[in-house]
Amino acid sequence: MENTLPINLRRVKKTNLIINRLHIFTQGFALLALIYYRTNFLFQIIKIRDKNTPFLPHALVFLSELILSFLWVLSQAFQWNPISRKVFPERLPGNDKLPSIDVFICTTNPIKEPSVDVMNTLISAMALDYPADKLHVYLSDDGGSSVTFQAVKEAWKFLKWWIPFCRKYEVKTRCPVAYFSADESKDENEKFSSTEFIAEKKKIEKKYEEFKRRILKIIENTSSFTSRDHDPLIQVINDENCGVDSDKTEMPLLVYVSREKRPFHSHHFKAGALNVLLRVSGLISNSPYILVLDCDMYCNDPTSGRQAMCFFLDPKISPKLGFVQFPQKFHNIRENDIYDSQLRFFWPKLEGVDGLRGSMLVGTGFYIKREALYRTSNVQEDNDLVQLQKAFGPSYEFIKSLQQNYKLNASRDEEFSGVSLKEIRFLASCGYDNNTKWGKEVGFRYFSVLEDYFTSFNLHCNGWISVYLDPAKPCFLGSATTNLNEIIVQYTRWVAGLVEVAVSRFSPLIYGPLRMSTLQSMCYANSAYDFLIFLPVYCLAIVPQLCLLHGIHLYPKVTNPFFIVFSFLFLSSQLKHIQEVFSSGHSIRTWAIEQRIWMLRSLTCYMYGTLNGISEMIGLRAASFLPTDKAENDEQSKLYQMGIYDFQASGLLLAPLCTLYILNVVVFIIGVPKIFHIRQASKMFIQLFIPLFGILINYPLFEGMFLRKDDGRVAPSITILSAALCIIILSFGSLALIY
Ligand SMILES: O=c1ccn([C@@H]2O[C@H](COP(=O)(O)OP(=O)(O)O[C@H]3O[C@H](CO)[C@@H](O)[C@H](O)[C@H]3O)[C@@H](O)[C@H]2O)c(=O)[nH]1
Ligand SMILES: [Mn+2]
Repeated sequence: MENTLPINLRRVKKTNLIINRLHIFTQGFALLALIYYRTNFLFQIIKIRDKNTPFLPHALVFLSELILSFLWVLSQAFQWNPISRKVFPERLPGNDKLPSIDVFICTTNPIKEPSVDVMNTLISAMALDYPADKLHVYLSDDGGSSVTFQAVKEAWKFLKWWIPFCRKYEVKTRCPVAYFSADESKDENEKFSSTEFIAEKKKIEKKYEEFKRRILKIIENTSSFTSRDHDPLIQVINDENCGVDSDKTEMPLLVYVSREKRPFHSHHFKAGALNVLLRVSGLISNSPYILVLDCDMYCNDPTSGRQAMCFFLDPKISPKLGFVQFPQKFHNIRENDIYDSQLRFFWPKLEGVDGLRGSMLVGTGFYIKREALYRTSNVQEDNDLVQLQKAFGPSYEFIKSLQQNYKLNASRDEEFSGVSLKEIRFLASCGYDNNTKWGKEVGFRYFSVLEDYFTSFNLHCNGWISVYLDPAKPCFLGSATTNLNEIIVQYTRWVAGLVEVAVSRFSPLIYGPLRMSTLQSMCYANSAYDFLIFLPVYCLAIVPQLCLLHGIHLYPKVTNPFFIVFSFLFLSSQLKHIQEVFSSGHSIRTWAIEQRIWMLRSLTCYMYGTLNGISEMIGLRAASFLPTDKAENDEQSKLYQMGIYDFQASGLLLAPLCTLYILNVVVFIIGVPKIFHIRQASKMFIQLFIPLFGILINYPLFEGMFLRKDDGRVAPSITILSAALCIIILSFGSLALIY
């Protein structure tokens, strides 16, 4: 009976599919009408050489509309076939038949990534509901910090208490900090009401508090120095080196890895760290499946591994299945998510691309097949060793590990033998990648700082498929960036990474369609070319406004039939957005926030990200991956919790926003009476509406500049600078546009 029941189900989201396709056809038709209107109009201007109608502003607005249409067309691939999935882990075969899993956790800086939180991630992974002898956890410490090394040992000691407790009471939240703050004892399970349980929970909570105190003490007594010049350090953590008495508790393997770092050597950031873990684990546990976690994202549902196995063990899809991606969800999001920190708009896209040939990777919270990263299946003994070494590097031991019948060198209980430790350190040395295919065709790819996106693109190009699973109880919960400066810096890094791909030979528009379906490459292209968005947004925030001041009308008047086309396009895209917001369970306020943050990102992140990406490509700037700051700043998180914007961000980031805001306010104030004066209201309706929409949506910026007195307001110096910039645009911009 067991074999006949499916272990996973795939369901097309029919209502969404119908709405989406209707939208595609109506909106597509309206866009064609718009293009017809604009081309016709521009030809007319050229033909009759009408001196009163300047060509440039019309051309700019048309170009903006073309860019927006181009991105819209690409993004419709995400809308074409949205699906959802369900799994039945209880139907999986017994524990003895489950394949083993290696967990990779990356951390890099104990100041920006507080050790207590990183250890919580590590503990939650060690406590996953998976057979202990089939679970191996590797922590990559890119900072090579003594704080982290000592903290891992403390975590091991605490785990000796935590794991038996979780097993005995089948605890559902295995990240201690989340467990002790959520009060799982309210659970209906009768196990949780026994006095024995309550006493034991108290004891464990005390142990946890002690553990935290010890870590804080380590931080106090040790320098948090992160070194860029050190030897590799790889250590299997066990009772002996933690100074605890051995007992019978079955523990998953825990390995601390700090790869070699040297100044002037490019380490390829997180992708480089993951590749070292791939090699090191290849020699130690060599599990066929790997879970990748950022240090800011703990396991919230301990059954994620079993859920993923519902796909990997399904013979219908497993041979081609490269990875199973879970969404990134966050524990620190409030109802009124004023910066759209949770990226609400992004996750439904993955359901869309999952309906094609599978979700993209998003860096963390995914189970991936080791084989997919090696790009090789069944390396046989008779493969040419020289060829293999060219691809995988010189280590013969490692190449042996590619073979399916490879017998592991190190056992979990004993220390490595001298030889294998030497080999493992060699695999973690910084020159190992050189002149091999690591980062190019093997492992996580180095080409872009957005290693998740680019690796994902490569895997799909190589024919792998993937799966997106969004269960009701989130499997992983992260801490989202909730401060304006961090958000802009983070998003700018992502855009830079995308630009690098978009304008390279790997452009998804050219490289993609030859290797994957057209719709799927459209999805990758939509992300890659999204950077273009800053051009139309700047244009539409300046050009129609300046023209309004000079009485140049750029849009059809209210009585013109094409007025309906423009109004329809605006209304239908907003309604579609509202429908998406509602169908993910949010309110109209979320719509307004997303509109606002979209404009903010377009004007800052997309512009600076494009500049960064291009300067990196032409060598003007070194590639960088500045990790986000995960340490809670009380003042800032208080403002976020209260739903108040904190504008204490760098002037470079805020000035464009403030300048354009002031410009739109000025134009609107001057524009309104002007229109009534010359009776142009019907010609200028759209041009008056655009600044009004911008002003209303971004009202918090007005408050920040002119009404607020607290520390979180826009610094007066930035407001003054922006006003000055606004005057410059008003004077020079007008000259440029009209003559
Ligand atoms: O040189 C580095 C830099 C970063 N990291 C780790 O990479 C992870 C992600 O860094 P984070 O600062 O949290 O960046 P985010 O922007 O939040 O990360 C998102 O974007 C990254 C790509 O830019 C993806 O790798 C991540 O999975 C995705 O969550 C963290 O665990 C870091 O410790 C390293 O190991 N080495
Ligand atoms: Mn992060």
